[in-house]
Amino acid sequence: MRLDYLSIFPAYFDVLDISLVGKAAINGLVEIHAHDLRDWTHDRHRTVDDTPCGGGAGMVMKPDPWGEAFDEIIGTESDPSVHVIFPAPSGTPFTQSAAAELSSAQRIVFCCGRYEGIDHRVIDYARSMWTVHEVSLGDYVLNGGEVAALAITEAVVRLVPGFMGNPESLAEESFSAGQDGLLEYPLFTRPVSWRGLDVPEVLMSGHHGRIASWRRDESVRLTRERRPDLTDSDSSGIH
Ligand SMILES: N#Cc1c(-c2ccc3ccn(Cc4cccnc4)c3c2)n[nH]c1N
Repeated sequence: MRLDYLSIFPAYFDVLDISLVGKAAINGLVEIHAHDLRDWTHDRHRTVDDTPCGGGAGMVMKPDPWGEAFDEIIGTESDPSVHVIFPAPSGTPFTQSAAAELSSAQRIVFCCGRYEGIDHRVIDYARSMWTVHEVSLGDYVLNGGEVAALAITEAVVRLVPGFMGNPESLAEESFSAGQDGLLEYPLFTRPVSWRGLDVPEVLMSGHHGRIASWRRDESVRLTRERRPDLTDSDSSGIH
């Protein structure tokens, strides 16, 4: 899997070299390429933004640098196997199932906007050439797309076959298909007693049936408390 990042702050992605994603890069599972969008400007000030047509606050990212960067980084041929991701507050909420789908992609290009966003023609052009995803991390406002690109990268790469030492652990995580759409149950390890707080006795019983039942009950309880929106979905084990 090749991952490209287009941003006016490419140094944001240096962190990928020290993380597990960096280890995947060393193992050849992923290739990481960060690019400075300003490298595709031609004026002295390396300008990437301009005022919004129709007025309004803030600045909008000009289409020209993006188009030239696309030509050089992706090419000028249409290829639906290339996934181009535009993080945006107006995007579709990014989910674990979206991460799972992207984990089989051979090429992902992250377009990290800043200011008020990117000229919409850039997205329209990308849609005419590649598979485009306009996604949002959640209902809060960030200053740009870089943090979202990092979060999406981690969610996707950890699902790439060969990345996780123990792929079975993926099945028990919150939001994974194996969890019936339920939140993960509380976790405990040694010591059994810590600052007057004990591990639930059932977990020390060695009775696998009771342990499984306790864990499911806890997942149902937590999901009902914290994510009632998940309890109505068809994939959840609660109805
Ligand atoms: N994914 C995601 C996001 C973003 C996000 C993503 C890209 C950009 C490019 C610019 N901004 C600043 C900005 C601020 C306000 C209005 N419009 C734009 C971005 C915010 N904010 N919140 C999320 N969940």
